[in-house]
Amino acid sequence: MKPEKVTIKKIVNGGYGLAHLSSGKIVLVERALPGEKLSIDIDQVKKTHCHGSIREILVPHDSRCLPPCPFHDSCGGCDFQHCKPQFQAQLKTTIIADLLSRNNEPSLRQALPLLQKTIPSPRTFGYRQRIRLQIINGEKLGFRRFRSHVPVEINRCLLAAEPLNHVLENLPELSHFRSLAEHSSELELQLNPDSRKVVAIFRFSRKPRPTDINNARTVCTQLDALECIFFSGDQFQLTGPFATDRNQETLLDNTLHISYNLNDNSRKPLKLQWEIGGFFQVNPEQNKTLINLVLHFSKANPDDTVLDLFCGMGNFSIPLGQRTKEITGIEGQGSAIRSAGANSRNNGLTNTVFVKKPVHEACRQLAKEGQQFDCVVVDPPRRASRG
Ligand SMILES: C[S@@+](CC[C@H](N)C(=O)[O-])C[C@H]1O[C@@H](n2cnc3c(N)ncnc32)[C@H](O)[C@@H]1O
Repeated sequence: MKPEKVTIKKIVNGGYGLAHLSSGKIVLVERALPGEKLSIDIDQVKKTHCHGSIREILVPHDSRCLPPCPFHDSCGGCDFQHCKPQFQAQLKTTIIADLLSRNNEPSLRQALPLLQKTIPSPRTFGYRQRIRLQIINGEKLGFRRFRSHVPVEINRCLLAAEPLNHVLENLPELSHFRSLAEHSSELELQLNPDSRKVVAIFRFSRKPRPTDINNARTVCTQLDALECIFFSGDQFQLTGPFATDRNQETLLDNTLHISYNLNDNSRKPLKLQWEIGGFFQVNPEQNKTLINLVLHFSKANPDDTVLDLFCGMGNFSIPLGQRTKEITGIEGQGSAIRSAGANSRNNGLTNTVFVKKPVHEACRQLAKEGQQFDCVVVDPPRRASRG
């Protein structure tokens, strides 16, 4: 197909630039910016629209920059590294505004004027405390390609905290890692905020055997930045931790901890823990801003009752519970509910109720019972399972 000249109208969900072809058909262009004039190749034609990629930038956006990551062209990890960080935040606001304004649900369309500006991360790079990597051919590590399931090898990620990068760079060199990688498709690296060391979770195709456990211990001995290794899989329960020596293993458990001094620092620091493999916001510094914002917008006061949907380990429920009469948290994952209960106890709360149920089911039940709340917090995953 011949290249086409287009002008990008706006950036839509997924990070694509939307433009019209000369035929009038919509084309979604990878890594474009609004207002840019581009020469594009059409890569895929669908019934309702096409997908295109940039052949030449004829008129660039003012905020376009050279992506600092050397893997940017092939790796699918980042959508907006081709523009300056301040503009990335603006783009995210416009994408959400676009989704709200076109939503079929009238109450969501009406919520548009309430939309606030996106607050950029305090750090542009090095902020992620967790990365999930593909294991390639039993020996290399990488992410998926842009909009594809095909993996691409990387040995550094600009977004990841430095200890994660140290492990990412050095792990594939170790022969005992490769013995583990043979039985594994995915590796999660998670930073322990207390020790600043890395916890690795191998997604294993079968139950780990004694040789795998010995290999895991050897890998920890050879790589000081690695605190311990766990094995997860469909056929067995989370197994670990395995560390340099057995004494150390007895000191570790399957939880990670963080504490925050929130804006109204008259209170004791908020203490949170979560289980390995459970959800914790990827950017711990930005999470503090997020919790402060939830407290600010909820206008929490001591007589209020609050419903926290998709509450996870109580990231918002616990600080809200400290400031309100009662909080009910709904969450589908058992490990998160266990952590929410532990977080409630560790922060001295007695006014929290955590329910393990799919949110849709729990909401139907609450409505049937005629329960009412002064405030509802909703923090769904990118794709909520209907459960
Ligand atoms: C984006 S996380 C937010 C967790 C928490 N609010 C936080 O800030 O840490 C979304 C949570 O929703 C849970 N979840 C996903 N689908 C669900 C469903 N259908 N019903 C209940 N919980 C669900 C996930 O297990 C996850 O803990």
